[in-house]
Amino acid sequence: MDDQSDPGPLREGSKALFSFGVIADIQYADLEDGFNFFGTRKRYYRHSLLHLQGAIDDWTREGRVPGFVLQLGDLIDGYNAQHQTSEKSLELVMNTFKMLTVPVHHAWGNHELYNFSKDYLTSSKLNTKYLEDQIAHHPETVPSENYYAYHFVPFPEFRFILLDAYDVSVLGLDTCSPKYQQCMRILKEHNPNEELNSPQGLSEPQFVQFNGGFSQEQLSWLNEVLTFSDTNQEKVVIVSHVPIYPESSDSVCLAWNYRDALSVIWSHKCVVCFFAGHTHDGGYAQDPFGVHHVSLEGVIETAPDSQAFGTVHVYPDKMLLEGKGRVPNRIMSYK
Ligand SMILES: Nc1ccn([C@@H]2O[C@H](COP(=O)(O)OP(=O)(O)OC[C@H](O)CO)[C@@H](O)[C@H]2O)c(=O)n1
Repeated sequence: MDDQSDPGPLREGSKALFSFGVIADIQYADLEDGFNFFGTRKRYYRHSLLHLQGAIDDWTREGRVPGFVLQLGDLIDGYNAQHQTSEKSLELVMNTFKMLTVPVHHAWGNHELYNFSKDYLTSSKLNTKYLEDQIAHHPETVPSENYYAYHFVPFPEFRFILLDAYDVSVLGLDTCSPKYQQCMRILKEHNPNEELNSPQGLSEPQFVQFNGGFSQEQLSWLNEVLTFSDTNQEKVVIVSHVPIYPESSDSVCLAWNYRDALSVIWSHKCVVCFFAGHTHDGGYAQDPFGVHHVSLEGVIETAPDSQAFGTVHVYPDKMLLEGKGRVPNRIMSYK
């Protein structure tokens, strides 16, 4: 991973146009601490809620309130499903978010789909599509109901696009549905392992069950929105639970068809930044087209004496990520 060294304290003379908060992989559960699959990283299931409260305390300080917050997915851990605590944990975490007076945009990750079906999520408080902005007289920029994605403009000429990285996935679907069968076929074509979460021996290790991808329908919609943004000299920030740029992520955590997403993005000049979660160690790289790919460090693997969230200050020529705890500061100039 092209992890640039922390530029140190961020100093900027002029006032930002606007700011927004970012946080990823809270994975709350009312459980004792545990470990990741390999036993190499501790997971702090209960403390993750206190980390969220700490972030919200920071985002509610006078003079520091961002315009909105991006929650990058995996809000509650999959273990809640096994303990029948999914609704209770979701309610607790969503009540914590209520301390914020600004909109929170929720991306959906694999842990949302361990706890809830896509149909349940669509009618839940985790569906923040009602916060979308529509572009008048451009029907091609209206997302379909077949995936969870939308775009919004928090400040003139800055468009944010939230993508559904589990649009093509075996998670959260009725196993009898044609879509499940089709996604399972794709997964098995790329992953012959009996354990479909295992990347062992794969030339494309991202083809595991805990990842997903983007349908052609969603990518065509993305292409239409980016075409509009190019024409109107907008800058675009894309948000997804799953990263798409190999240098910014563990190779096992990339979207199945990350190359397809990159080729759409690289055929436009408007995209400046791509925010993701999922790869809990975090990562960062700028791609050859100048797009900054930030994979945010996950709250769930953050020790109680640290933190993991950030506030992004947006300027006409750059974004400054002001990281807290494990999240490093970054200066991200536009190409
Ligand atoms: N090599 C692996 C890795 C994982 N699994 C199993 O897959 C499921 C999901 O893994 P988990 O680590 O819980 O997923 P997260 O979204 O929390 O984290 C993603 C990255 O790992 C973070 O860097 C789970 O059932 C694992 O046991 C597996 O079988 N083989």
